[in-house]
Amino acid sequence: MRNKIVAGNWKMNKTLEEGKILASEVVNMAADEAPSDVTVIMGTPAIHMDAVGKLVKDAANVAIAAQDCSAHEAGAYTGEISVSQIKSVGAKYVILGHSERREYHNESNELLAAKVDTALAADLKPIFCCGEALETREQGDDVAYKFVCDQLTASLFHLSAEVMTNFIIAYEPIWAIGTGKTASAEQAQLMHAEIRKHIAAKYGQEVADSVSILYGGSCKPSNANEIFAGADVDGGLIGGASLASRDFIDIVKSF
Ligand SMILES: O=C(CO)COP(=O)(O)O
Repeated sequence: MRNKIVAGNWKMNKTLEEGKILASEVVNMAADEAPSDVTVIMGTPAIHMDAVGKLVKDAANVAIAAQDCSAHEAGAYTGEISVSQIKSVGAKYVILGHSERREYHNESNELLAAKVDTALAADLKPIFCCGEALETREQGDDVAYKFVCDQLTASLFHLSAEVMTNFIIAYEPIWAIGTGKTASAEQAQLMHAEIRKHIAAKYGQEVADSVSILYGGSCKPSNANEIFAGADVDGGLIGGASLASRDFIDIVKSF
């Protein structure tokens, strides 16, 4: 059975003090309310990870993620953060390939393949993001499916079947991020099914069935239940709604 995951991506929000309050609330609420089969992840700003890592250390079902990592292991890379630094503050996951990193930091499929390898070598689990822009979607659903599958081929398909087993992918249509415009539950499910089919064609059905595919893009308590009902939707990557503990935990409870 696949892992169910709800991950928050705080992006560049919250001061350290605000972040610690939010994280404490999430840990407490998750202990009382989160279904036991859902992994809750908080993708915090790098500067918060040490403090938030300590807050989640004893939580059975809450973990932290970095929002990016360097493709390099260590050395003279000013401003970059290495996988061993991320591991050293207790993070188990790293969000890679978010459309904002692709767009504003020119991250290519090739660079992301290198980051995936660096993360995996350090035993850090990638949450690998993919998704199409509005202009791609407007060219038709099949064009969007191909665009997303090509992103996955380019950055992930050098991996072995063993590594791909239980991998985590997040589908985030760019036109739905922070816009209030969600993909419909049907649009999300159709894309997730295409992604799984694409993985199955390369790695076989058993591996494809083990991959958790999360949806991200204006996911909130009022629509999470419908979106998560999709047979190939295994959770969410949540931006804005992960900044309020009540909303975030209500999404966690939406399976
Ligand atoms: O980009 C996202 C998560 O990584 C989605 O952001 P929103 O939930 O704010 O649309």
